[in-house]
Amino acid sequence: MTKLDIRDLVIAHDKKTILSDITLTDFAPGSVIGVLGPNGVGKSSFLRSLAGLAPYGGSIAYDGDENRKLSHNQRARKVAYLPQTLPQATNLVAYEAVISACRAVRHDLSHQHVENLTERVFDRLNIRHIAFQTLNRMSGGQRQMVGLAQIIVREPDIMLLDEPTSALDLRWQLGVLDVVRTLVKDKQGLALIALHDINLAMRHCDSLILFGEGGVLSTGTPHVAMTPDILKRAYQVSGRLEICSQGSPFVIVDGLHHTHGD
Ligand SMILES: Nc1ncnc2c1ncn2[C@@H]1O[C@H](COP(=O)(O)OP(=O)(O)OP(=O)(O)O)[C@@H](O)[C@H]1O
Repeated sequence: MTKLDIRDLVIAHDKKTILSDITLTDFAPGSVIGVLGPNGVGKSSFLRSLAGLAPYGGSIAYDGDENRKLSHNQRARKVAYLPQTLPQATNLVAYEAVISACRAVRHDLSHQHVENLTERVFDRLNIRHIAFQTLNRMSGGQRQMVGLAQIIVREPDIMLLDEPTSALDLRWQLGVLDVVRTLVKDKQGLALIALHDINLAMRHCDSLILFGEGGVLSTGTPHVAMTPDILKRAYQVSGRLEICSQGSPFVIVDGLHHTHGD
């Protein structure tokens, strides 16, 4: 289990501040956290800073150690990041791609152990049927599943997933989020997942971080963090929060919110 503490975080590109004043310290172990907000607000930049791939001001600490001071290997043992882009369509077969991703980080494990973990992840994600297919002969969704397998096989405490379900149909979206949830619970780790599908996030995340222009608009359980007012402020849409027959909140969007003449 790794503890994450974010204090007074500032993220900027080319001297232009994108997000500032972000303090988030109560990440409950074992939880899946949805990172939401409109296009260009800074969700990817936020995850990239957490992954140690982009500079930041303020502090991001893993188990009390400042992220920017960790070596690549120290960080890679705790944290795994899945970028928004799909894995390259190379002529590697999926099995090799996943084994290499694990070996690159888990120098501590024997070849046999890495192979066992790899077998397990193909079963977990239900993708055994593409294990010996080359990436350049896969669909976008299949490549996205391989990208996820490359992360999950490393058994990180913290997963940073940037729109991991963008190329997946409904069944695979649910499958992926179920696997992530189970792993996070078993390890008492964390998953921070940038998502555009608000209802998918409301249904599958324990809590949300909702970014608006310049910073955090709201945080908390989906029930608390997402309100009609927040929808308006974050996305400029009018919408309602309803409760489904199984008791989960969901959003119905009625239309664009027009500020004039309201
Ligand atoms: N490498 C970069 N250099 C300069 N500006 C950048 C860079 N990466 C992102 N930006 C800018 O930072 C802002 C935030 O981008 P980011 O990709 O983090 O947003 P996002 O919330 O993930 O967007 P989306 O939902 O569209 O994926 C945008 O205005 C973008 O143009």
